Amino acid sequence: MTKVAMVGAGSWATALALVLARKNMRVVLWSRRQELADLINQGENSRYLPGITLHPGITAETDLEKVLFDAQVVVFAVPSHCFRDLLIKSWPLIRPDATIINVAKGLDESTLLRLSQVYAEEAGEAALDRYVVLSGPSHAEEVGRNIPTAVVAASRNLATAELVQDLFMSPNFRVYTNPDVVGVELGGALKNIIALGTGVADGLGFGDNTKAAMMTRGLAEITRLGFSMGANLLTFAGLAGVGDLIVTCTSMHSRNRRCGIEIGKGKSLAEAVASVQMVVEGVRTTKVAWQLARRQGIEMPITDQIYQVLFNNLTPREAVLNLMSRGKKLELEEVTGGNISWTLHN
Ligand SMILES: NC(=O)c1ccc[n+]([C@@H]2O[C@H](COP(=O)([O-])OP(=O)(O)OC[C@H]3O[C@@H](n4cnc5c(N)ncnc54)[C@H](O)[C@@H]3O)[C@@H](O)[C@H]2O)c1
Ligand SMILES: O=P(O)(O)OC[C@H](O)CO
Repeated sequence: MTKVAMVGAGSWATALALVLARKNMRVVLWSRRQELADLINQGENSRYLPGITLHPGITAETDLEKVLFDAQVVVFAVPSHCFRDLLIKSWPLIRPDATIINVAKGLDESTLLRLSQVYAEEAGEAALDRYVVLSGPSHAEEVGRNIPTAVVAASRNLATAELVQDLFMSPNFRVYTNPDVVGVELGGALKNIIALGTGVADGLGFGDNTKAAMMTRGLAEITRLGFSMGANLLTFAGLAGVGDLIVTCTSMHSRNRRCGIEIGKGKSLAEAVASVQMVVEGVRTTKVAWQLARRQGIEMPITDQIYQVLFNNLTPREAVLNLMSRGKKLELEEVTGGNISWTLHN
């Protein structure tokens, strides 16, 4: 029987454990706190995924060594800011042939690196052959309830991506493969910034037009940055791009969107984050993306305004005014960053 170790015991770790346990795999979750491990072992993660009865194939432990011992697959399901530390602690305890999956949607705040780059720094470049990023439109609350969902497994090694595809593929959890690790990582991380923004717009009482504009123009700037960093443009039209952007910007399950709504209604950043009670990845990601945009020489006006609201006391209404009063633009040129001849498009 395949043993899967989950480093993390939050909402996403628990939902993914359910997908695998429903396929008769043994899943052991690592939790920092004994109280959370106890809840999971009693059959419900009432702190992070309330109302869903867990499968008997799922157990939890606080001893990392026991969790990782002899696991053929290790899933890192913790917020991005603790990935490096937990990888360093886990690596000596992981089987040398284990497949490593990372499901975090964020970037490394201190180095601006993508998480696969952090992994390569700590585990070695060769270990990227057994590393997969699992991403796409997938709220834990819905996966936990076995609602049809489609995601993407990205790896530089097709065989490893296919192994993870086979591992998770089930009647209500469909997995596509994609070789574009850069695009899948950036799509998953950067959409959280736009979800904060659409949340702010909702909190201000704006309508569907505003949300659609922000999502579309948000995707344009995500694509621009991603392309400049080596991503495939098509990835942003896929599950890890527009798919995840849609689900995060429109759902009340989204922690990023809910945080944005509270900011739009007038709460401070600290108050809004505290009200969500789970990780709000987009806050740190906004800081990283703001710096990446400068480094890459890419215009990211929405990210810039959200950054000013989160960290420089700009009011949400001023941010909207700033965005709406930018200079006139040609839409296609805004996406490609190049010169587009008008006549070519008539
Ligand atoms: N929840 C979802 O629907 C969902 C879906 C796809 C991807 N993700 C991504 O998965 C990652 C994890 O999110 P989540 O939703 O499970 O978060 P969560 O807030 O539900 O749980 C986070 C878990 O990490 C633990 N944790 C927090 N800080 C820690 C630290 N310093 N050291 C060790 N453990 C720590 C918490 O105790 C908790 O068990 C995030 O990057 C998120 O973007 C989440
Ligand atoms: O709750 P959020 O905002 O972290 O979003 C969860 C997932 O990333 C949606 O795919």
